[in-house]
Amino acid sequence: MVLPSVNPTQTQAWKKLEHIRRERNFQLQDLFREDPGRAEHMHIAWEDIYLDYSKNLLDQEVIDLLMQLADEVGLRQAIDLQFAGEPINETEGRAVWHTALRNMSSLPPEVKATLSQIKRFTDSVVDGNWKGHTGKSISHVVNIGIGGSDLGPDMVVEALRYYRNHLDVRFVSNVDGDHVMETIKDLDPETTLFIIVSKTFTTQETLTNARTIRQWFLSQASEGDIAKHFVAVSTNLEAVADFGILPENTFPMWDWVGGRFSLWSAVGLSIACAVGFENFKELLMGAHRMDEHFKASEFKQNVPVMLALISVWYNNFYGAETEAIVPYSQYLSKLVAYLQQGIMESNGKGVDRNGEPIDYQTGTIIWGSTGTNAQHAFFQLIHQGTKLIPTDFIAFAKSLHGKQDHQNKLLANCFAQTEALMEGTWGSKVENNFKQFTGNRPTNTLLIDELTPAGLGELIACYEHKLFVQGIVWNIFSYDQWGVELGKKLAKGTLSAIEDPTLGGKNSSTQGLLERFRSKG
Ligand SMILES: O=P(O)(O)OC[C@H]1O[C@](O)(CO)[C@@H](O)[C@@H]1O
Repeated sequence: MVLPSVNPTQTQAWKKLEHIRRERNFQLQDLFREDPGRAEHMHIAWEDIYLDYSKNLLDQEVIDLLMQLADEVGLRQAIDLQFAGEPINETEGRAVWHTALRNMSSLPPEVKATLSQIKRFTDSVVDGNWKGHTGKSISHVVNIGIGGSDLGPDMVVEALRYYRNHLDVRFVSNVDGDHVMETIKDLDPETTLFIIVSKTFTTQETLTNARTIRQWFLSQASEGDIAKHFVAVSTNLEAVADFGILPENTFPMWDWVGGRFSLWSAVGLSIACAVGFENFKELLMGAHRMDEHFKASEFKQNVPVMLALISVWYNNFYGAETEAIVPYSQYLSKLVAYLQQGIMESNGKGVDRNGEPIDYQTGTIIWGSTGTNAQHAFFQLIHQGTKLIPTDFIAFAKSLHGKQDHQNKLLANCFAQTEALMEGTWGSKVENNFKQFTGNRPTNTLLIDELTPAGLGELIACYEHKLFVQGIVWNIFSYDQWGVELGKKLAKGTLSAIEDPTLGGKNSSTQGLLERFRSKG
């Protein structure tokens, strides 16, 4: 079964939405005055998540039409196909089944076996039973990977810092040798474990870094010691074996799990090391709860569907190019970088599911950082700049360290910002235009009870489903990433030109850069 292919601009709902956008000028201040109970019917309360979407430039008619749009493009059928493991990643002929990794009650046999392998391995590392080549326990773990083999685990390990054990878990991703050397310079090879994560085991950055680290390790140990200090996560078992890693220290991945959706698999080994297997399992179970919500709830009560369609409204009818995400928790300082890959690698496409160029907007540009820091950095532009920037505010009701006085201030800022963006100085006298805030700037607020492993799983899965819904609406394939291939290919030729001065650059610009680099590098 293939995904339905519908040009969204040809649907009834799209045409009506265009008409509304032309005819009406939504003013949030008025909408709240006309309907003081607006937030009472423009929110979704599901488990420990409360989504307030009342501060958006829309009314019930727009919501109804967005829901109709979802129906007209066949969203329900698309969800069913994804969860059934159908090969909806058509350009690569693969299923998109990361949801199967977290459905504990019916895990595919190979996933169940791998989860047990993850548990056995991480328990032994955390308990100190896994010994290095001189008989010492492991104190440091380094994840070597990039993109989906780095961003997810790195983000989660940071987000769950509160739940971490004694292990020092680090990440090295960039082929920048300084990044590698800074990461390992204070490490003791006797007590360090390296996890090489690469779905393909061909990625230049990861293999270069892994070889450099292997060399560093061998300067203080022997080949036979590698087995006790290097493990791998990959689909390419042959290349892993060639690297010298034993089959029993190799964790499988499957081609039906995309790199940017893989933290739920053995790619999350570093997470399970950092917070222990039980917390890793909680993360998976939280994500599964969100899967169930996404699959079963009617669209109007469905958190990811609502977020996705509201974002389509701004992207396609208001011409908003970007979307900010501002988590009010320092633990989530790496969330935006993670979501950038998830969302922009997935939906940065200009060809539809029939292979035809698209004449409407697709993937939004995602950016942001943590509040309140962001308030002192780029909020000026969101409040008074000329661009429309719909923003998601994410906050937690409880402080993990019991610093509720701080939490009160943190959340006061969060709520006040959404209010300021909505109200502006509307209706009040200001001295001059410099001090005027137009308001009418849209936001969503996701208020979550507490930052637990399960709550984090829910949040991540929520954004995964949001991007899926948007890909379905835009009639694109969200699960391939051909757009990263050309640069990779050219880099190989450019490296040859750098290493062999008899070879020239492809054009005068590259040639000039090569010459300057050769003379200074
Ligand atoms: O896990 P691998 O195969 O090393 O790939 C790493 C990353 O490279 C990409 O293929 C493209 O940059 C990502 O999708 C992926 O997460």
